[in-house]
Amino acid sequence: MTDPAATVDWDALRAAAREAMSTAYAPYSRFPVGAAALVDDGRVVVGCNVENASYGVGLCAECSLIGALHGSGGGRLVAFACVDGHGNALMPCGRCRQLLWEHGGAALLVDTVSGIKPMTEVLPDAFGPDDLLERA
Ligand SMILES: O=c1ccn([C@H]2C[C@H](O)[C@@H](CO)O2)c(=O)[nH]1
Ligand SMILES: [Zn+2]
Repeated sequence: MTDPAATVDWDALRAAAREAMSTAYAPYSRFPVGAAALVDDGRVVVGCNVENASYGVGLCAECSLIGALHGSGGGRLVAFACVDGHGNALMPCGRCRQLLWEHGGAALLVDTVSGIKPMTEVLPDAFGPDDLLERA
């Protein structure tokens, strides 16, 4: 069987994340972040962190990426990459792992600091949409 990670152009995804990082608004942390994801219809959506003078309401790059996903037609995330200001892979924070789970689920592949991993390893035993279904 073909390895799903092998069909993804990870270099292109990382490049899109780096470009998105250059649009970050991070005057408070001075820690720009860019994110990019491949959608199941082949398009690529991106996001950057957008901070706020009220520090706690700043948005992670993943948040604006999810907004871009839905603003451009929705779909399921297939592959995800996130980079810091040096262009190096960055792990999504806990809240963003939950966001990614919602829109990509178990099969979403993530470019982590220790290789490409499925979301089941990035967010083990996740709570998700299925947990809201009625149980017998
Ligand atoms: O996965 C992450 C982790 C951090 N940040 C942002 C939030 C904040 O603006 C800055 C420093 O935490 O980095 C992201 O955008 N995504
Ligand atoms: Zn986050």
